[in-house]
Amino acid sequence: MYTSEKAPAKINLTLDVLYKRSDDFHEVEMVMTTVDLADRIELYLLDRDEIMIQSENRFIPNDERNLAFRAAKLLKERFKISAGVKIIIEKQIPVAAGLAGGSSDAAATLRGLNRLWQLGISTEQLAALGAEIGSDVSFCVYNSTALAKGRGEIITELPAPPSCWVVLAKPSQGVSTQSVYQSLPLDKVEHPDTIGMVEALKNSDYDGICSRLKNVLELVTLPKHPQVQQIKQQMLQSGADAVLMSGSGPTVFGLVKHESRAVRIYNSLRGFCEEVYIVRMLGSHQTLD
Ligand SMILES: C[C@](O)(CO)[C@H](O)COP(=O)(O)OP(=O)(O)OC[C@H]1O[C@@H](n2ccc(N)nc2=O)[C@H](O)[C@@H]1O
Ligand SMILES: Nc1ncnc2c1ncn2[C@@H]1O[C@H](COP(=O)(O)OP(=O)(O)OP(=O)(O)O)[C@@H](O)[C@H]1O
Repeated sequence: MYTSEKAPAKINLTLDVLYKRSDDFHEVEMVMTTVDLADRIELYLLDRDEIMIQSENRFIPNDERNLAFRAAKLLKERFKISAGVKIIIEKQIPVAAGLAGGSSDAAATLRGLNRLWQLGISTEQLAALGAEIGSDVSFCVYNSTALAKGRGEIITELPAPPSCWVVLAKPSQGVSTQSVYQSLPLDKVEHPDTIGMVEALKNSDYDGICSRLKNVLELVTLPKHPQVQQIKQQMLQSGADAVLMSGSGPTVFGLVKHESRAVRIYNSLRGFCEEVYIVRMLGSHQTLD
């Protein structure tokens, strides 16, 4: 028996950090959505009691360190499943990019195994399980547009942004999420207008969304990685309506209404940035196929 799931990348439309908590995480408020750059997860039932990971991507681990492995292990233990599973990960999302690739693979594994092992778990329960794997996994379980609070696991779904094009550009350096959070000077943070962003989504107000893009983690990543700022400037000069770094970085995204403009930005970035993608915004429960 076999099933497959798509695991889309996320982008942060806002990312605010409120304070440092006693558990070493930060209290956040983030508006996030999904784009149609996606990994593909294939799940094959095994008779023997084993979790196997296969991927041709040499940057991701194929053992317990893989977040998809952890998702399968968590379900197996919690629901006392004796069968095993082979997980094949076709990676499209750049690794350590701020696009939640690993979290989305874990979430897709939870959704897929819920079906394959016929567990009947609700989306809310799956998202709660996801939070045990990582802060972004709950959002990725919903696979839509949402406000995320707490350390990222308290999810309120929102309407999808109006249809537009997204240009993604990833500088060659990877970024450690943990060190970005640890280096954030909390007294210097200028907070995003999270409530305004939520309203803009509810009103399908493209200009309102563009004017409110803000990520406080840029305060740490931009000075450390000058290429991130260069890409932002290049995207704006080439006609992006708005640009922002996603997550802890270093990937930058630019929003545009028309495909021709997206192509112009793409062409202007080729040459000084190796990984550039033109994708569509996804959103609430849109299918990826
Ligand atoms: C930057 C974002 O991707 C934005 O969506 C997330 O906040 C990070 O989500 P993630 O990569 O799933 O994060 P986790 O794997 O749970 O945590 C990695 C590390 O980031 C830091 N971390 C993460 C989330 C959070 N709310 N506060 C934190 O301080 C912690 O040091 C933690 O050890
Ligand atoms: N299935 C997976 N796909 C990608 N990376 C994985 C996976 N499982 C574990 N990892 C590890 O997780 C680390 C971060 O990878 P990931 O691509 O999820 O980062 P990210 O996009 O910055 O995440 P986030 O936006 O949630 O902070 C990498 O060092 C990688 O080795």
